[in-house]
Amino acid sequence: MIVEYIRYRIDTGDAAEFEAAYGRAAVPLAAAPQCVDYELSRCVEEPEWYVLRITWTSAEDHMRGFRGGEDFKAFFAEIRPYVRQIEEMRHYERTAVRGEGSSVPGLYAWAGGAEAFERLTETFYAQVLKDELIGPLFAHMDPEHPRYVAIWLSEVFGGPSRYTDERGGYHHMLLQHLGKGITEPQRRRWVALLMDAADEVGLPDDPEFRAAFFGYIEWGTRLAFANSQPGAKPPMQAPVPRWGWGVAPPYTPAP
Ligand code: HEM
Repeated sequence: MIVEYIRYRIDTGDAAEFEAAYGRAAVPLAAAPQCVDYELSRCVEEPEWYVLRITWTSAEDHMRGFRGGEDFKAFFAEIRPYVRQIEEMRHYERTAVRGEGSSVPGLYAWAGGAEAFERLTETFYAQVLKDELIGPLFAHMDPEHPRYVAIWLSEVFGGPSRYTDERGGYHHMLLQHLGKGITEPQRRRWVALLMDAADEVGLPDDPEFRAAFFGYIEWGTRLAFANSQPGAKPPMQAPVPRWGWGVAPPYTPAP
Protein backbone atom coordinates (compact mmCIF):
# COMPACT_ATOMS: atom_id res chain seq x y z
CA MET A 1 0.00 0.00 0.00
CA ILE A 2 1.12 3.53 -0.67
CA VAL A 3 -0.28 6.85 0.52
CA GLU A 4 -0.60 9.80 -1.80
CA TYR A 5 -0.87 13.28 -0.36
CA ILE A 6 -2.09 16.18 -2.46
CA ARG A 7 -1.96 19.62 -0.84
CA TYR A 8 -4.08 22.37 -2.33
CA ARG A 9 -4.26 26.08 -1.68
CA ILE A 10 -7.79 27.21 -2.53
CA ASP A 11 -9.15 30.74 -2.23
CA THR A 12 -11.69 30.68 0.58
CA GLY A 13 -14.31 32.03 -1.83
CA ASP A 14 -13.89 28.87 -3.98
CA ALA A 15 -13.88 26.45 -1.05
CA ALA A 16 -17.53 25.41 -1.25
CA GLU A 17 -17.31 24.61 -4.98
CA PHE A 18 -13.96 22.84 -4.47
CA GLU A 19 -15.45 20.56 -1.80
CA ALA A 20 -18.52 19.93 -3.94
CA ALA A 21 -16.29 19.01 -6.91
CA TYR A 22 -14.39 16.56 -4.72
CA GLY A 23 -17.67 15.16 -3.45
CA ARG A 24 -18.51 14.30 -7.07
CA ALA A 25 -14.96 13.13 -7.88
CA ALA A 26 -15.12 10.79 -4.89
CA VAL A 27 -17.72 8.62 -6.66
CA PRO A 28 -15.37 7.29 -9.39
CA LEU A 29 -12.49 7.35 -6.88
CA ALA A 30 -14.37 5.07 -4.50
CA ALA A 31 -15.32 2.81 -7.42
CA ALA A 32 -11.67 2.32 -8.45
CA PRO A 33 -10.34 -1.09 -7.35
CA GLN A 34 -6.88 0.49 -6.86
CA CYS A 35 -8.20 2.86 -4.16
CA VAL A 36 -8.11 1.60 -0.55
CA ASP A 37 -9.50 4.75 1.08
CA TYR A 38 -9.42 8.54 0.82
CA GLU A 39 -10.04 11.64 2.92
CA LEU A 40 -10.08 15.34 2.18
CA SER A 41 -9.22 17.55 5.18
CA ARG A 42 -9.26 21.32 5.54
CA CYS A 43 -6.77 23.25 7.62
CA VAL A 44 -8.30 24.91 10.68
CA GLU A 45 -5.64 27.58 11.24
CA GLU A 46 -5.28 28.48 7.55
CA PRO A 47 -8.54 27.45 5.88
CA GLU A 48 -7.24 27.94 2.34
CA TRP A 49 -5.10 24.79 2.79
CA TYR A 50 -6.53 21.38 2.01
CA VAL A 51 -4.88 17.96 2.14
CA LEU A 52 -6.25 15.02 0.20
CA ARG A 53 -4.98 11.65 1.36
CA ILE A 54 -5.53 8.65 -0.88
CA THR A 55 -4.32 5.17 0.01
CA TRP A 56 -3.61 3.11 -3.10
CA THR A 57 -2.99 -0.61 -3.33
CA SER A 58 0.44 0.35 -4.83
CA ALA A 59 2.06 3.28 -6.64
CA GLU A 60 2.06 1.21 -9.82
CA ASP A 61 -1.65 0.43 -9.47
CA HIS A 62 -2.27 4.15 -9.07
CA MET A 63 -0.07 5.38 -11.89
CA ARG A 64 -0.86 2.67 -14.44
CA GLY A 65 -4.11 1.06 -13.32
CA PHE A 66 -6.11 4.05 -12.11
CA ARG A 67 -4.62 6.73 -14.35
CA GLY A 68 -5.06 4.51 -17.41
CA GLY A 69 -8.68 3.61 -16.65
CA GLU A 70 -12.20 4.99 -17.02
CA ASP A 71 -12.53 5.95 -13.33
CA PHE A 72 -9.69 8.43 -13.71
CA LYS A 73 -11.40 10.19 -16.61
CA ALA A 74 -14.53 10.78 -14.54
CA PHE A 75 -12.47 11.76 -11.48
CA PHE A 76 -10.25 14.18 -13.37
CA ALA A 77 -13.17 15.84 -15.16
CA GLU A 78 -14.35 17.11 -11.74
CA ILE A 79 -11.04 18.29 -10.31
CA ARG A 80 -9.35 19.64 -13.46
CA PRO A 81 -10.13 23.30 -12.54
CA TYR A 82 -8.04 22.96 -9.35
CA VAL A 83 -4.91 21.32 -10.74
CA ARG A 84 -2.97 24.59 -10.80
CA GLN A 85 -3.65 25.08 -7.09
CA ILE A 86 -1.76 21.91 -6.18
CA GLU A 87 1.26 22.71 -3.97
CA GLU A 88 2.40 19.14 -3.40
CA MET A 89 1.47 15.78 -4.90
CA ARG A 90 3.60 12.85 -3.79
CA HIS A 91 3.52 9.20 -2.81
CA TYR A 92 4.61 8.31 0.74
CA GLU A 93 5.64 4.85 1.99
CA ARG A 94 3.94 3.89 5.25
CA THR A 95 6.40 3.11 8.05
CA ALA A 96 5.94 0.66 10.91
CA VAL A 97 4.97 3.56 13.18
CA ARG A 98 1.21 3.50 13.15
CA GLY A 99 -1.59 2.15 15.24
CA GLU A 100 -4.88 2.94 16.83
CA GLY A 101 -5.48 5.07 19.88
CA SER A 102 -7.67 4.28 22.84
CA SER A 103 -10.66 6.46 22.09
CA VAL A 104 -12.70 3.27 21.65
CA PRO A 105 -12.23 0.64 24.40
CA GLY A 106 -11.00 -2.74 23.15
CA LEU A 107 -13.06 -5.91 23.42
CA TYR A 108 -10.91 -7.19 26.29
CA ALA A 109 -11.64 -4.13 28.43
CA TRP A 110 -15.29 -4.09 27.36
CA ALA A 111 -15.69 -7.75 28.39
CA GLY A 112 -14.30 -7.04 31.87
CA GLY A 113 -10.64 -8.00 31.48
CA ALA A 114 -8.79 -11.15 32.53
CA GLU A 115 -11.24 -12.11 35.30
CA ALA A 116 -14.18 -12.07 32.94
CA PHE A 117 -12.48 -14.53 30.59
CA GLU A 118 -11.43 -16.75 33.49
CA ARG A 119 -15.02 -16.88 34.79
CA LEU A 120 -16.19 -17.66 31.27
CA THR A 121 -13.86 -20.60 30.63
CA GLU A 122 -14.33 -22.07 34.11
CA THR A 123 -18.08 -22.20 33.66
CA PHE A 124 -17.75 -23.33 30.05
CA TYR A 125 -15.44 -26.29 30.67
CA ALA A 126 -17.51 -27.44 33.66
CA GLN A 127 -20.39 -27.88 31.18
CA VAL A 128 -18.13 -29.28 28.44
CA LEU A 129 -16.96 -32.09 30.72
CA LYS A 130 -20.60 -33.09 31.39
CA ASP A 131 -21.56 -32.99 27.69
CA GLU A 132 -22.08 -36.35 26.02
CA LEU A 133 -21.01 -35.10 22.54
CA ILE A 134 -17.82 -33.18 23.32
CA GLY A 135 -17.04 -34.20 26.90
CA PRO A 136 -15.05 -37.28 25.80
CA LEU A 137 -12.68 -35.07 23.74
CA PHE A 138 -11.67 -33.29 26.93
CA ALA A 139 -11.66 -36.31 29.27
CA HIS A 140 -7.88 -36.07 29.78
CA MET A 141 -7.53 -32.33 29.60
CA ASP A 142 -4.98 -30.53 31.69
CA PRO A 143 -6.74 -29.14 34.81
CA GLU A 144 -5.25 -25.77 33.85
CA HIS A 145 -6.89 -25.91 30.41
CA PRO A 146 -9.69 -23.42 31.24
CA ARG A 147 -7.10 -20.90 32.41
CA TYR A 148 -4.98 -21.40 29.28
CA VAL A 149 -7.95 -20.82 27.02
CA ALA A 150 -8.85 -17.73 29.10
CA ILE A 151 -5.42 -16.19 28.49
CA TRP A 152 -5.67 -17.13 24.80
CA LEU A 153 -9.04 -15.37 24.50
CA SER A 154 -7.77 -12.39 26.50
CA GLU A 155 -4.87 -11.96 24.10
CA VAL A 156 -7.09 -12.34 21.04
CA PHE A 157 -9.46 -9.63 22.29
CA GLY A 158 -6.70 -7.12 22.96
CA GLY A 159 -5.42 -8.04 26.42
CA PRO A 160 -1.81 -8.77 27.41
CA SER A 161 0.13 -11.21 25.21
CA ARG A 162 0.36 -13.84 27.95
CA TYR A 163 -0.49 -16.85 25.80
CA THR A 164 2.33 -15.91 23.42
CA ASP A 165 4.78 -15.12 26.21
CA GLU A 166 3.99 -17.95 28.63
CA ARG A 167 2.36 -20.75 26.69
CA GLY A 168 3.95 -20.99 23.24
CA GLY A 169 1.48 -18.88 21.25
CA TYR A 170 -0.32 -19.99 18.12
CA HIS A 171 2.00 -22.91 17.48
CA HIS A 172 1.20 -24.54 20.81
CA MET A 173 -2.54 -24.00 20.45
CA LEU A 174 -2.45 -25.46 16.94
CA LEU A 175 -0.69 -28.63 18.14
CA GLN A 176 -3.54 -29.25 20.60
CA HIS A 177 -6.07 -29.43 17.76
CA LEU A 178 -4.07 -31.35 15.12
CA GLY A 179 -5.40 -34.86 14.52
CA LYS A 180 -8.38 -34.45 16.91
CA GLY A 181 -10.86 -35.06 14.05
CA ILE A 182 -13.47 -32.63 15.43
CA THR A 183 -16.88 -33.14 13.76
CA GLU A 184 -19.24 -30.35 12.73
CA PRO A 185 -21.82 -31.27 15.41
CA GLN A 186 -19.02 -31.16 18.00
CA ARG A 187 -17.88 -27.74 16.77
CA ARG A 188 -21.44 -26.45 17.02
CA ARG A 189 -21.89 -27.82 20.50
CA TRP A 190 -18.63 -26.13 21.57
CA VAL A 191 -19.98 -22.83 20.25
CA ALA A 192 -23.40 -23.31 21.85
CA LEU A 193 -21.96 -24.15 25.27
CA LEU A 194 -19.61 -21.17 25.13
CA MET A 195 -22.47 -18.82 24.30
CA ASP A 196 -24.52 -20.28 27.18
CA ALA A 197 -21.54 -19.73 29.48
CA ALA A 198 -21.21 -16.13 28.24
CA ASP A 199 -24.81 -15.52 29.35
CA GLU A 200 -24.36 -17.36 32.61
CA VAL A 201 -21.29 -15.37 33.71
CA GLY A 202 -22.80 -12.10 32.49
CA LEU A 203 -20.44 -11.12 29.68
CA PRO A 204 -21.75 -7.88 28.18
CA ASP A 205 -24.78 -8.69 26.05
CA ASP A 206 -24.93 -5.55 23.92
CA PRO A 207 -25.35 -6.41 20.24
CA GLU A 208 -21.99 -4.93 19.21
CA PHE A 209 -19.94 -6.89 21.74
CA ARG A 210 -21.76 -10.15 21.13
CA ALA A 211 -21.46 -9.78 17.35
CA ALA A 212 -17.69 -9.29 17.60
CA PHE A 213 -17.31 -12.05 20.21
CA PHE A 214 -19.39 -14.51 18.24
CA GLY A 215 -17.57 -13.54 15.03
CA TYR A 216 -14.27 -14.62 16.49
CA ILE A 217 -15.70 -17.80 18.01
CA GLU A 218 -17.27 -18.78 14.70
CA TRP A 219 -14.00 -18.09 12.85
CA GLY A 220 -11.83 -19.79 15.46
CA THR A 221 -13.94 -22.93 15.76
CA ARG A 222 -14.09 -23.33 11.98
CA LEU A 223 -10.29 -23.14 11.90
CA ALA A 224 -10.00 -25.58 14.82
CA PHE A 225 -12.37 -27.93 12.97
CA ALA A 226 -10.43 -27.69 9.68
CA ASN A 227 -7.03 -28.00 11.35
CA SER A 228 -8.12 -31.07 13.31
CA GLN A 229 -9.02 -33.10 10.21
CA PRO A 230 -6.79 -35.97 9.05
CA GLY A 231 -4.15 -34.70 6.59
CA ALA A 232 -4.73 -31.00 7.43
CA LYS A 233 -1.64 -28.87 6.75
CA PRO A 234 -2.24 -25.52 8.47
CA PRO A 235 0.60 -22.98 8.85
CA MET A 236 2.67 -24.10 11.83
CA GLN A 237 3.72 -20.58 12.83
CA ALA A 238 1.57 -17.48 12.99
CA PRO A 239 0.89 -14.69 15.48
CA VAL A 240 -2.03 -15.06 17.88
CA PRO A 241 -4.86 -13.29 16.05
CA ARG A 242 -6.12 -9.96 17.33
CA TRP A 243 -9.84 -9.41 17.02
CA GLY A 244 -11.56 -6.01 16.93
CA TRP A 245 -15.05 -4.58 16.81
CA GLY A 246 -15.33 -4.96 13.03
CA VAL A 247 -18.10 -2.95 11.41
CA ALA A 248 -20.03 -2.21 14.60
CA PRO A 249 -18.01 -0.31 17.24
CA PRO A 250 -19.60 0.10 20.69
CA TYR A 251 -22.84 2.03 20.66
CA THR A 252 -22.79 5.22 22.65
CA PRO A 253 -26.14 7.00 22.86
CA ALA A 254 -26.09 10.71 22.01
CA PRO A 255 -25.84 12.87 25.20
C1 HEM B 1 -12.40 -20.31 18.96
C2 HEM B 1 -12.26 -21.63 19.09
C3 HEM B 1 -11.23 -22.31 19.92
C4 HEM B 1 -10.23 -21.78 20.69
C5 HEM B 1 -9.90 -20.30 20.92
C6 HEM B 1 -9.54 -22.88 21.29
C7 HEM B 1 -8.44 -22.74 22.12
C8 HEM B 1 -7.67 -23.76 22.57
C9 HEM B 1 -6.42 -23.62 23.22
C10 HEM B 1 -5.75 -22.28 23.54
C11 HEM B 1 -5.95 -24.86 23.51
C12 HEM B 1 -4.64 -25.20 24.17
C13 HEM B 1 -4.62 -24.92 25.65
C14 HEM B 1 -3.21 -25.09 26.20
O1 HEM B 1 -2.43 -24.14 26.15
O2 HEM B 1 -2.91 -26.20 26.66
C15 HEM B 1 -6.94 -25.80 23.05
C16 HEM B 1 -6.86 -27.17 23.20
C17 HEM B 1 -7.88 -28.03 22.86
N1 HEM B 1 -9.01 -27.74 22.15
FE1 HEM B 1 -9.53 -25.92 21.48
N2 HEM B 1 -10.11 -24.06 20.91
C18 HEM B 1 -11.16 -23.75 20.07
C19 HEM B 1 -12.02 -24.65 19.49
C20 HEM B 1 -12.09 -25.99 19.80
C21 HEM B 1 -13.14 -26.87 19.40
C22 HEM B 1 -14.34 -26.49 18.51
C23 HEM B 1 -12.85 -28.08 19.95
C24 HEM B 1 -13.63 -29.36 19.88
C25 HEM B 1 -14.94 -29.43 19.80
C26 HEM B 1 -11.60 -27.95 20.68
C27 HEM B 1 -10.97 -28.97 21.36
C28 HEM B 1 -9.78 -28.85 22.02
C29 HEM B 1 -9.12 -29.94 22.71
C30 HEM B 1 -9.67 -31.36 22.85
C31 HEM B 1 -7.94 -29.42 23.24
C32 HEM B 1 -6.91 -30.17 24.09
C33 HEM B 1 -7.36 -30.15 25.55
C34 HEM B 1 -6.43 -30.95 26.47
O3 HEM B 1 -6.42 -32.18 26.37
O4 HEM B 1 -5.71 -30.32 27.29
N3 HEM B 1 -11.18 -26.67 20.57
N4 HEM B 1 -7.97 -25.11 22.48
